[in-house]
Amino acid sequence: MTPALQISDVSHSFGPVEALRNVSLSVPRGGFTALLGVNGAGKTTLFSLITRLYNNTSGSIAVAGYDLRRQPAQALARLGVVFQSRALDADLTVAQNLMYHASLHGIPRAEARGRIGDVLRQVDLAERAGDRVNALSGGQQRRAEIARALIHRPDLLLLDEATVGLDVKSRAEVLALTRRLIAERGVSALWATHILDEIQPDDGLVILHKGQVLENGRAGDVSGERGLTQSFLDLTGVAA
Ligand SMILES: Nc1ncnc2c1ncn2[C@@H]1O[C@H](COP(=O)(O)OP(=O)(O)OP(=O)(O)O)[C@@H](O)[C@H]1O
Repeated sequence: MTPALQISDVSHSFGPVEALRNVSLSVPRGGFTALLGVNGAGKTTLFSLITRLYNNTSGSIAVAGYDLRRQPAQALARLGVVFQSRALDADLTVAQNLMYHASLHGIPRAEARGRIGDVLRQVDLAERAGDRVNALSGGQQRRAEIARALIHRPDLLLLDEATVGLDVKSRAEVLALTRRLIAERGVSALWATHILDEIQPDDGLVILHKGQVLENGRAGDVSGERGLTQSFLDLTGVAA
């Protein structure tokens, strides 16, 4: 089956700073893949290229088989993104935000109403549809961001450090929700993180370090006998 995301030989520099060098990786359909790297590894730069925030001029990026340069509209339509920074308008209600994003995707209002009910139930926010975003807790806001990213029914969710700034309970809820969405909606997730505890042996794993992919495989196979923490330290040479 065509991978949810296929990246081949992508590089990106900011002037003299080489943020990504010859990055190749594959995210299979219907699974959870962690993009693991310390601060500055290049995770956000990679997401910015996949979402076309930055123009990619090297190698190739394909979302659900659609090449980002040749078929950008189709590729972007298959993609849902949860950014590090907030994408929702804090002064609007959750439902108003989702209606706005549905309209950006050209979804008719009547259909959007049904979809909003559906995604809010799935992220356990059905009761909060009429509340303003700034009345929600940090964890609820993250879940509303995920609902926004799902409204156009993408194949692949990109989540950039989705648990940053959340307390332990909310972190666990957002992670569990993402895993549940994969099981229930058949969506794939690329989960950028620097937190090793968020990764399970059966997850896909991409280790990005100083702009280069050091590993791309099943997490349990990458960690082997040494465990994930020791393997990560051995591979990257980062101090514990
Ligand atoms: N707009 C920019 N201008 C110049 N350099 C940049 C810019 N954005 C990122 N960089 C550099 O590119 C490298 C990769 O940064 P990037 O933000 O992609 O890493 P990251 O893994 O997402 O880190 P973090 O977890 O801190 O967000 C770093 O060396 C960073 O300083």
